[in-house]
Order: sequence, then C-alpha cells, then structure tokens
Amino acid sequence: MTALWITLWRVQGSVWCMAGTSAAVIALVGIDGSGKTTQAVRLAAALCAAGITARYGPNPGGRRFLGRVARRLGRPDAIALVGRRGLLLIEAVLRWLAIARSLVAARLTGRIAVMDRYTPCQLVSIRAHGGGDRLERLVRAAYAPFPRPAVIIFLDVPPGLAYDRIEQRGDDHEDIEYLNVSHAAYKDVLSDAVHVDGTGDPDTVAQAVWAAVWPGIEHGLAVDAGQS
Ligand SMILES: Cc1cn([C@H]2C[C@H](O)[C@@H](COP(=O)(O)OP(=O)(O)O)O2)c(=O)[nH]c1=O
Repeated sequence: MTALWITLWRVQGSVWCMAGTSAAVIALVGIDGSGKTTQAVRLAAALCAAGITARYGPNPGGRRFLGRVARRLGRPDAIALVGRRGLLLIEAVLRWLAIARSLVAARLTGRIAVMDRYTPCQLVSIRAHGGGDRLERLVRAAYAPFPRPAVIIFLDVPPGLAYDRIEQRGDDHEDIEYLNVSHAAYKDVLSDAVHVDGTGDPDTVAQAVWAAVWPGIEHGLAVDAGQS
C-alpha cells in the first residue's frame, strides 16, 4: 500500500512539472464508435512518417475490463459489482493514471502525445451516467494539472452510426440512449475543440484530422527553431 501511494505521489509530481510546460498534446475525443482509436493510431503514424516523433496513448477508463471482471464474479455488469458511483470513481482514477502514464512517457521520450481520449471524456462519462455535480467538481480538480492540448479534435459522428459501428466491432455494446446523451454532453463540455466530421471513410477523416492538426505543429516547429 505504501508503495502504491509513493508511486501515485511521484506520478502526480511529474504531471505537476508538465502542467506549466508547453508539452505537445493532441487529443482525440468523441462518443464510443466515433473512430478515436482508428484515427489516433493513424495520426501518430502519420506524424512519425513526417519526421515528427509522436506517441499514441490509449487512455481507457477500464469499463470494459471491469465488466469482464464482474461477469467472471457472476454479476451481470460492473455496476452490479461496485455501484454506479463506485464505477465512475474507479473509472476516473484509472483514466487519470492512464493519461498521466501517456503524458510522462511522451515527455520522457520527447514525443508529441497523441491521446485517444482525454479529460473531457471523463466529464462526459460522469454527466452521461448521472454522477452528479460533486463528482464532476472532484474530477475537474484532480484532472486540472494535465496540460491543455495544443489541439482537441472532436470526432463528430451521429449516435446511430456510432451504434452500428460498435455492433459491427462486436467486442462490446452500448445503448443508443447512452450514445445520444454522451453526444449532447460532448457538445456541452467542449468549448475549444476542432469539430471534425467523422462520418466519412477512414482516409477522408484522417485527412481532415491532419488538416486540423498540422498548422499548429508547423507553428510549434517554427517557434522551436526561433523563426517566429
Ligand atoms: C474511423 C472508422 C471506424 N470504423 C470502425 C472501426 C471500429 O470497428 C469501429 C469503431 O472505431 P474505433 O476507432 O474503435 O472508435 P472509438 O475508439 O471511438 O470507439 O468503427 C468504421 O467502420 N469507419 C470509420 O471511418
């Protein structure tokens, strides 16, 4: 237990160190099935191909994993195991650790962090699952040290299309009502995101993501080279 607290304290220290820096973070957010993972992996690869070292960071909240654990323990789902608020709290902690790990790893290797989900995703999850204002305030405070991304891309996909994609993916399931509420919550939570239409084929969407990201990267490179 002591070792766990020491580890958390060290990670927290590293994240606080990054908060005041211009750590290059690009975040892709959106409802499940919007294409975040597909596009974040592609973006990291495209940046590397352009000679910009980038690191893909998956930032899951562990909901699927906890669902599997619950079923192994004979419960229908994770909520039946730990309760709705308990699950939101566990998810918030797991995602905090995942984001911190991705940021620290990118920082240590001098890479741009391409984040598959970021802090807004946890706020949306709390709203969509009815976690309440107190939990939202707690999560906002706990996630505040994370650096503001250079670009946040909101992959905008109608909930019905996202639902069909999730069903085709076949490794999980989401209710259409949950996707509808999440979609509305993202629009409410995000103030400075670049909205990218995620309904096209993956190549078209990847081009739109690149067009949204590249000007900021070019500007950052020029600043680093002292040309602006
Ligand atoms: C990006 C994209 C994904 N997909 C498929 C791939 C996946 O099986 C599924 C969901 O994509 P995925 O990238 O897993 O979405 P998220 O990380 O947001 O949950 O949809 C399409 O059919 N078309 C697309 O344009």
